[in-house]
Amino acid sequence: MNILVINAGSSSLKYQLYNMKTEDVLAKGRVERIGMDSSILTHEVDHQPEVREVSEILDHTTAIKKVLDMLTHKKFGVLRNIQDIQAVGHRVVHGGETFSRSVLVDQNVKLEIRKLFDLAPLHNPAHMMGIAAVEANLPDVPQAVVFDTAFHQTMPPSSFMYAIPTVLYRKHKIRRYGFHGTSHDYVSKSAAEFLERPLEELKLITCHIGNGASCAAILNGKSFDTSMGMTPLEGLMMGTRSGDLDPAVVPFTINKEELTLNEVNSMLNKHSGLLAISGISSDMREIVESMNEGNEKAKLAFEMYAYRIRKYIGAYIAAMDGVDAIIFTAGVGENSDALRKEVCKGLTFFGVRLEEQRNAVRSSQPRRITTDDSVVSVLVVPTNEELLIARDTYQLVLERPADEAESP
Ligand SMILES: Nc1ncnc2c1ncn2[C@@H]1O[C@H](COP(=O)(O)OP(=O)(O)O)[C@@H](O)[C@H]1O
Ligand SMILES: CC(=O)OP(=O)(O)O
Ligand SMILES: [Mg+2]
Repeated sequence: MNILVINAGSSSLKYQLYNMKTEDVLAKGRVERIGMDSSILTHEVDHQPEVREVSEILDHTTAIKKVLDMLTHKKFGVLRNIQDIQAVGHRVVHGGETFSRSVLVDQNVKLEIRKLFDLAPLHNPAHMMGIAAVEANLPDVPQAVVFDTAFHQTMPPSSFMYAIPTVLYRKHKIRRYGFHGTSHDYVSKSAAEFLERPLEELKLITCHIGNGASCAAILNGKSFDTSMGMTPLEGLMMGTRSGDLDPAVVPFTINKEELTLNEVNSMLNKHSGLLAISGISSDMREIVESMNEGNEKAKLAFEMYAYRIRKYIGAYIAAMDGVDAIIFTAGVGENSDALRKEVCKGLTFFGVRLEEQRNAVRSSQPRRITTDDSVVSVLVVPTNEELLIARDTYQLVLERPADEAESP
């Protein structure tokens, strides 16, 4: 079975085509600048150079059409025709309290995702456009949705409630949801396999440090707490997001700077984090480079970023009354040995002993970066959100009742 995995954003759409028999990625790519004057489609087939096509792609339906054209292209394609795609899996950022697992798309699921637009105004409407675009282009193909929030639905109320009037939870479902669940789920399972121990017996702290970043405390295989909140703004300092701050900063800034709520929201989401403190970039590679050249602002940004991760690790050790392993994953977590070293240097009290040479190794495999006698293991485990989406989609399609399978 071939499964197309889609991560639709408001102006972009990333895709990967899987052959589920082998779990090989047959092709992958992205469409950027949807709805703008010159959109770019970048397409990559295993070991082949990238194909870039610039044209006008006004909406998601056209974007999907272009992707399907590329997948069946005479020269760059990998499929004979689009009927060779048997299912589509979508990443959906917010599933609220409605979804604690992945589901097949039907009218009711679409309605529920729509109800959650308020909780994720930047993400969920874009995902719905992706679902509608697939319906328009592949009307007979079953679709599944895999939620970033689902894995965290096991958190107890003491982790997910905010200490504000409970009427706000009852009326508007204001609470911590947490995100990157697909990744926290995937790497915690991978880590247990690597450690050759049952996941149900482990206390793990997973640090998904990419463009967006979050930590999770995973107790006996279940999410117990996580740093992102009602939206992906809370918690760690990120590329362009502030992470935790005193909520009083918001009204104060609005008054002093005569800004609107929308402007402050945009400031906290798009103009804060590494970018704001360094004044250089939101990209950790550039921060480390500038820091090594002696740039003090880059150094401060780097130190703040690492310090926040270390504080969350400390908090989650207390939350779980111990930890067996700490896991780094995603773009920064997998690739920046400098960041991992900075985080771990404050964890010696807990028995973390980093092994510098192991930390410097580059590999796409899970690996240990602490000494053999370190009380707590620190691992680098590459994440693969798309593969988990493909696996969930595959499972759901296989489990479909026969009558539904005939007429999706
Ligand atoms: N070698 C590296 N060293 C440090 N940071 C890196 C390196 N490679 C990638 N990154 C960081 O990874 C980030 C992207 O992470 P990723 O998990 O791909 O994010 P997302 O999926 O949210 O776009 C980039 O912003 C970049 O800062
Ligand atoms: C939820 C979230 O922050 O996602 P991303 O890391 O893709 O921005
Ligand atoms: Mg990501």
